[in-house]
Amino acid sequence: MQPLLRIVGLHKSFGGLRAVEAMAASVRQGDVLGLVGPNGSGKTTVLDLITGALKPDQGMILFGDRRLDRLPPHAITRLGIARTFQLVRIMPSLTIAENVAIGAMFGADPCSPAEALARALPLLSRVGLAGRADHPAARLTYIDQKRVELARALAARPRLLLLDEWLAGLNPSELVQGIALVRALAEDGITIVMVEHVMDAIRALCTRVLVMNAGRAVAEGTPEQALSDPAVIAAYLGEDGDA
Ligand SMILES: Nc1ncnc2c1ncn2[C@@H]1O[C@H](COP(=O)(O)OP(=O)(O)OP(=O)(O)O)[C@@H](O)[C@H]1O
Repeated sequence: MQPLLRIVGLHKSFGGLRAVEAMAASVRQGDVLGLVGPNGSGKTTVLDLITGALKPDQGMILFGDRRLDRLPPHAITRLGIARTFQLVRIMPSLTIAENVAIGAMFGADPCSPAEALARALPLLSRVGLAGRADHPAARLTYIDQKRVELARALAARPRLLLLDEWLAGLNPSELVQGIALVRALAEDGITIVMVEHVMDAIRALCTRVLVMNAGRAVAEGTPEQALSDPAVIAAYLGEDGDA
């Protein structure tokens, strides 16, 4: 079966810094792929390249048979790719529901503002914000802002959801709920790529794990295989991950 997402020979430098180098990856429909690796290893840059926020210096990103690396971000969203951000990006002057509605208006199945607000409501329940649709987004806690971002991404009706450390900073009971929520999204048929440092979540959720170090993919496999790979252990201990 053709992969849903295929990354081939991807390179991205910032000045002299090689943030992503010769990266290759395949994500199958139904995968929950964990993208892990030490700080600065290029994980967020890969998400930025998939979503069109950055353009690669070389390489190709295919979504089904569509080439993404030549498309602007809004066209990529329309194709069915949505994301959350490591540093949350909500619109503080809008209500919670309006923030989420924006995802519906500009997503894979665009609709009117009125319909978008109606679509937002069940998503607020899903992420744990039921009854708070009209609250100003500006006053939300950090965790609740993350919930808004996830609901906004889901409102875009993605086939591929990219989560950038969505579980980071949750307390233990929130983490249990967060893991259950991500699992439910996967069971609904959304393919997921998650950048995450919370290894319990990676083990609980991921069908596959891809480990990056210094811009390169250094290991791939089931969570058990990938996280026990000597190159991965070396990368996390700060040694030469290419060894
Ligand atoms: N816009 C940018 N301009 C210059 N350098 C950048 C830019 N974005 C990322 N970098 C650098 O590229 C490298 C990879 O960064 P990236 O954010 O992709 O890593 P990461 O694996 O997501 O890290 P973390 O786990 O800390 O979020 C880092 O050295 C980072 O400082």
